[in-house]
Amino acid sequence: MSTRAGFIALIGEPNAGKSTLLNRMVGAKVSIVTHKVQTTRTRIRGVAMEGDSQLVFVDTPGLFQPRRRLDRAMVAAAWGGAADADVVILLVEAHRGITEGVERILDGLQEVAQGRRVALAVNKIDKVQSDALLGLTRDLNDRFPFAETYMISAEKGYGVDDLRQWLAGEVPEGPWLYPEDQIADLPLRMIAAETTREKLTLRLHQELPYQLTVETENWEERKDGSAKIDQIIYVIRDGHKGIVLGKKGETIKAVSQAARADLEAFLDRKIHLFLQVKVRPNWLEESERYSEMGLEFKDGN
Ligand SMILES: Nc1nc2c(ncn2[C@@H]2O[C@H](COP(=O)(O)OP(=O)(O)OP(=O)(O)O)[C@@H](O)[C@H]2O)c(=O)[nH]1
Repeated sequence: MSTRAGFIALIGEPNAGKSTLLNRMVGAKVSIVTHKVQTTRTRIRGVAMEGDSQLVFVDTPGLFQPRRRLDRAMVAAAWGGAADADVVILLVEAHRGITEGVERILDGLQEVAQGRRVALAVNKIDKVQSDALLGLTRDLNDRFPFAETYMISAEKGYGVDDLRQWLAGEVPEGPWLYPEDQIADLPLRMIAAETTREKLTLRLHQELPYQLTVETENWEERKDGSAKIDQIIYVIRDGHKGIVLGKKGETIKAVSQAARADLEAFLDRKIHLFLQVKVRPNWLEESERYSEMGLEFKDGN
């Protein structure tokens, strides 16, 4: 039997549930899921097998109105992912409906849609009454000619199998792109940095996680099979450093323990994790920070 393989981009507003859907499709945790918005910065791929088809997911940053430089880089990465993909899935939150952000994405979709199949997935259907869904899917299909419409709950798993089966038939015929057992192609250093950033995001307040970044500085393989990982958390102000450290270093200690536990489970080996906080007022403007995150640095303000 012939094999199939292709790239699938998940697009949608921040918080639409892209990471949750990706994790469910792939069946392993490869991306960050938190209740805070704008957590996904890099284009993380997950690979799922469905019959003889290989589905390579590109999890894009949330699409939103770009204001600052970092915002613009994230939006460019998101649309870049969609333009490279064979199939695009637009996620819309059932209970929020057609927001301004969704309208903007629909406008942008017209451009990247050429030659690509675009499916609509109305997510979080567990949050609404089913009769409300009909009007919403009709309105969305009036605005864009979606190839298919799925009503799903990424969190509960409703409709996800149907969507995956449809995707399996949509991706082009061809050899598989990744070894079957590979679940994520992110470099381990980046996975380690993302893990720490996820723990920081869970513990800190709204604005702060957005103003910090984590980099893996050093990764040392030890003879006993363990790894020593040194990471730097860059913040933009002295005051933020104190917040990240917490009273008597409590916050950073908790972050470090939680990140280490996750990494040990993921890598199945002992990890020694060392975190350091540095103030770097301009990191949001520094090009190296962007390449570390897998983003392109854009000139201008
Ligand atoms: N009730 C409900 N909540 C969901 C569902 N799918 C996702 N969520 C929640 O919505 C929030 C955002 O989900 P994410 O998967 O992080 O969203 P995202 O689109 O990847 O967000 P960004 O990374 O910010 O772009 C999380 O708290 C999820 O648990 C769903 O089907 N039902």
